[in-house]
Amino acid sequence: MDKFVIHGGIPLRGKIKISGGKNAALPMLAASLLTPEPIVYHNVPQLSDIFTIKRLLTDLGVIFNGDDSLIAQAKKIKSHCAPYDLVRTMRASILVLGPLLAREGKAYVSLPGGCAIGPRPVDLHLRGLTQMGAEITLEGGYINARARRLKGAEIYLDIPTVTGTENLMMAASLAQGTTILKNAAREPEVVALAQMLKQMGAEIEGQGANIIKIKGAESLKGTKVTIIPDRIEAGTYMVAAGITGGKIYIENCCLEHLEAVVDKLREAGLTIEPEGSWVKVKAPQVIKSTDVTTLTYPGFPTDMQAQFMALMCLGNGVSVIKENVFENRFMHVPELRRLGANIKIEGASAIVKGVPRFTGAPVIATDLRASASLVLAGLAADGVTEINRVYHLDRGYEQMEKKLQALGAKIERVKD
Ligand SMILES: CC(=O)N[C@H]1[C@@H](OP(=O)(O)OP(=O)(O)OC[C@H]2O[C@@H](n3ccc(=O)[nH]c3=O)[C@H](O)[C@@H]2O)O[C@H](CO)[C@@H](O)[C@@H]1O
Ligand SMILES: C=C(OP(=O)(O)O)C(=O)O
Repeated sequence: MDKFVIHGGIPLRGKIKISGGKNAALPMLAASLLTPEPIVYHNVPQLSDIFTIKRLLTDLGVIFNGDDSLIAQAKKIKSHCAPYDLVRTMRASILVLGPLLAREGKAYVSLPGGCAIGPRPVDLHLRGLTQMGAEITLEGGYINARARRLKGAEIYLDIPTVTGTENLMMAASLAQGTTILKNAAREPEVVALAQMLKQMGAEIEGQGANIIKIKGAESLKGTKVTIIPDRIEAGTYMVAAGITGGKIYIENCCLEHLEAVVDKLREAGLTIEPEGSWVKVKAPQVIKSTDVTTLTYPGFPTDMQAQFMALMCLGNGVSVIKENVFENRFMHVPELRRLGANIKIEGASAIVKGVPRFTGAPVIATDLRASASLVLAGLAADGVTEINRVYHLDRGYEQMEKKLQALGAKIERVKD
């Protein structure tokens, strides 16, 4: 397993380009199952999660050509099974359920199961599909779903689940009649998928609001799409500038998608300003301790909580960070403590008392954003930090060490 070795304490300076979003690309690639016609994708990030979904989709019958510009075509579906081996490495594999069921009337998809950040059930995906007429049974750890043709339905989501909204939007795009999703997710990635499905021939209204109306089509056609920038990657590099006392320029960054994050980083003292097509990010003299609560979009994203916590560890006072979206998303805390942080957990809140500095140490993390927070702490730390299990980072950060090296960081990938 590869690791990162970081010699910390260097203020980052220079320019960085943000990649296409992982969470935007995954559902948009799954949507290739909905049509026999080709789909052209631009700005596809080269991440292990993308390689995993391409592998899964290839097994299902999609033929791919290209890398960051990619053509996908599912002329014929040749399998209906998403096996446990792939689903367990990437929960987003559940995104093939809606499209397969809508196009083929059957799908056999491994249940994703829990993961490091919480139990993460998919009951709302299944309930929505059942309301659209699917018969679903759970057998040996698999979701066995059947339907003649899915029918439009009025579906209330107890929680505005992101992949649940995406799965149901894709299914509804090929269903007979109109589906109304109430309490739908409003994330920019949901809006991007809705836009793509509209280009393919579905009639969709309300994306970006909490009621989405989808009128299904008899068949969908091919289209061309560009994957929107990864807002979490952009937010992570903003923190990298702030935590190291640096100044960087970010390209391909959509500030509109980052309002809550930018707001909180400004409250913490960072300067964040658009400059032409770039965004300038400058560290403050003093990092101000700031409270934050994670929420669904447009609230502060849970996927930025760990990184923001790393910054708050060096704040000038006490910050309370409340995690509202996932039940168990504080795995970075014991590892940040190993680097010298002063953090106490009380239920869903972390009370972070600022310390003057981190000190390098070997650390390990069990999920993507926890690992990112350790990289950030390591960049700011005195001495050497070793981040183990870099494969978590490779799921969601394209060429992280190369991008950081270009900003002057001393970070190396060491192959084991
Ligand atoms: C590939 C992708 O886009 N992943 C993102 C997506 O994950 P994902 O779509 O899995 O997250 P959800 O929005 O579904 O989860 C939100 C909450 O709802 C709960 N829930 C969800 C579905 C369900 O059927 N039942 C249920 O109880 C979950 O356990 C969690 O507590 O949104 C999360 C929340 O912004 C992000 O952290 C992930 O990066
Ligand atoms: C939790 C995340 O991803 P996933 O839903 O793919 O596990 C994430 O991107 O932080």
